Amino acid sequence: MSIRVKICGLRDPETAIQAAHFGADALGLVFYEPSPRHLSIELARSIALAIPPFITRVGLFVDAPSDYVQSVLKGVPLDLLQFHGNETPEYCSSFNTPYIKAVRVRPGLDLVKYCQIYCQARGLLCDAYVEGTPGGTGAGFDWSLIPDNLPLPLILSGGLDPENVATAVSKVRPWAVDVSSGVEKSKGVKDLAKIEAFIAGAKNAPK
Ligand SMILES: O=C(O)c1ccccc1NCC(=O)[C@H](O)[C@H](O)COP(=O)(O)O
Repeated sequence: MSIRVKICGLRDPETAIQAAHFGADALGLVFYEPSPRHLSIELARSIALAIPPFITRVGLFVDAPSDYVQSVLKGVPLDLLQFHGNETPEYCSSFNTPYIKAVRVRPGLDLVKYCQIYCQARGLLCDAYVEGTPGGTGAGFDWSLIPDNLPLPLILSGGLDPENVATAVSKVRPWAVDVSSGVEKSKGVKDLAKIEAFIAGAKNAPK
């Protein structure tokens, strides 16, 4: 089975198109104002419309008011929502749009139970826990905290980069990998060479 790759935090149409050409399967657009990757609805719309077909356009939110998510969905063509905060399962299911749920992995957290609670989610994105910052931190975590019998497709993220992604794919065998900081030259600024190397590293990882 070929690994899927999501590149998160795109901020211009040209980089999104390049990432698609390098083989990205999904591209993430951030709607969380404190993030350096936050987009206006207008800019997000121009990026989403530039993305070629058969690539999943993911809108990322952190504990956003429902009205805001609705207004983004009205203005931006999105295929999938990513909820990266403490959203309830009822909230996540209320937008008539498929979603994935992110969780910040910590010792003691029962990930199987978490999947059962978010059973309507299309996948579980496992990210690092960093106090005070919900995501996109560049921090990794101990992959052995992820059980083998996760009931949802696993999207592995947190501190991945072109150097460690092949090891991550070979060791953890996730459904997909997700990256933001590891393919940037500075906070919020993507690096095309790193995006290309990351996708190649993930897709060519030893089986
Ligand atoms: O990207 C952000 O700025 C962000 C802000 C708040 C919540 C989530 C955010 N990103 C979510 C992602 O899907 C990232 O790719 C994931 O957290 C991994 O980030 P990184 O460790 O920087 O690769």
